[in-house]
Amino acid sequence: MTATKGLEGIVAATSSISSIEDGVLAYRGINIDDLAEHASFEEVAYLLWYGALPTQSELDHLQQLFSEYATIPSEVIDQLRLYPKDTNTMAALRTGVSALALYDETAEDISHESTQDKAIKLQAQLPTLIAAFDRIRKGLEPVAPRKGLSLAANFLYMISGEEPDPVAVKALDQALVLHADHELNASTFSARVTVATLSDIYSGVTSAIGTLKGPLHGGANEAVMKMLSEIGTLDKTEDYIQQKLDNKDKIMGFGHRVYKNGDPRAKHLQHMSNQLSELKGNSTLYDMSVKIESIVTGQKGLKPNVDFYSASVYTLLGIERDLFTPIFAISRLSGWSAHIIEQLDNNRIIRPRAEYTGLYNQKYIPIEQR
Ligand SMILES: CC(=O)SCCNC(=O)CCNC(=O)[C@H](O)C(C)(C)COP(=O)(O)OP(=O)(O)OC[C@H]1O[C@@H](n2cnc3c(N)ncnc32)[C@H](O)[C@@H]1OP(=O)(O)O
Ligand SMILES: O=C([O-])CC(=O)C(=O)O
Repeated sequence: MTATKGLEGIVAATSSISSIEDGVLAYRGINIDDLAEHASFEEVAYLLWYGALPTQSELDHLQQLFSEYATIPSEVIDQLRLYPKDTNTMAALRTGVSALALYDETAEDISHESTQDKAIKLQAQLPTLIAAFDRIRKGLEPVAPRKGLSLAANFLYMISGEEPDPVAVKALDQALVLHADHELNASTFSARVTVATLSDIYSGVTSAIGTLKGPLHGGANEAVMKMLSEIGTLDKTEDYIQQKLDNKDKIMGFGHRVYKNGDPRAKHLQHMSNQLSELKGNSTLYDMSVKIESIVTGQKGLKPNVDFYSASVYTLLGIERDLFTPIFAISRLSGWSAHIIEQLDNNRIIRPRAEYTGLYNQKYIPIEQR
């Protein structure tokens, strides 16, 4: 038995949800470029869950369910008040989602219908949970979700308490579309491993949130913004990046396990970053990002991934850095839950082997002789 480090190139599941072939990403066979241009996040969630784009009445029904389900139990809000105000937002989200299960009497039901219903419920509740924690940690009261708003609009409304700017809503909605699913990425794999023991969707999503949190995966968008803030100005960019490269440090937001010729989502985020910079009349972050890309791609051949330009996009939308990865989670929940349903519908426990590299034939030594 020989292990493949990081499971590179190992095909570990069959799935009909999203594909990455020849550098092209498609959800249910529809190219991401098409979806990014035309679809709303609600349409994409429907597509991932049910396998086809919704008709207008199916979309209206889903939006109605999102509105109905968006409130979170008061017991969970009370718990959020007890979390340390400076705790990591992904840690708060991980605990909060786990807590939601305690107040859902259907939590243990892993049937297809109930899991699908809980996927919709969780999708509606996640923005409310994150926005509520964000406000509580700032000493503000949570803002209740408003019926009739899209998921992106509602999230922006609940964090600020103000009418969201249509430009910001459109940009966030497009970012949600772009992050919704990505084949067998680490967090989705984690969700599938968890439910493959016949555990429930809350457990699967809690595992996935813990996996997305790390800076080699979803946490990279926050790490990119930390780097941009550390650099500060365009004139300091080259020296900073060169020093990192000379030290053999990783440049966050670059490289990808699957895409070696570039992540097809990055160009959309770059375009958004450029447009928002022009709109705000401040192109510092965008110019720094373009400079970093030219150095890193020029010297290492590494291309930006989905996390690189999303950092400047979210900042230009006025969103704080430590909400970037939770926003990724809001979007990816649609993919996680589609994969959880697919796994449970055709389940076998996921249990690979390990190549043993330890000692053999060791004897037990009594404690007094060690
Ligand atoms: C939503 C997402 O999860 S997208 C990914 C987000 N993560 C990041 O942006 C973090 C930075 N990037 C990385 O750490 C990696 O590129 C990963 C985790 C995305 C992929 O990891 P792997 O598939 O194991 O990397 P891979 O084997 O292709 O790396 C090849 C070489 O490029 C180097 N490399 C890869 N990414 C980077 C980077 N961002 N900066 C500098 N060097 C890098 C590796 O160190 C390795 O060098 P070596 O051959 O001298 O050891
Ligand atoms: O697929 C991966 O390894 C990481 C990624 O880009 C994603 O999850 O969107």
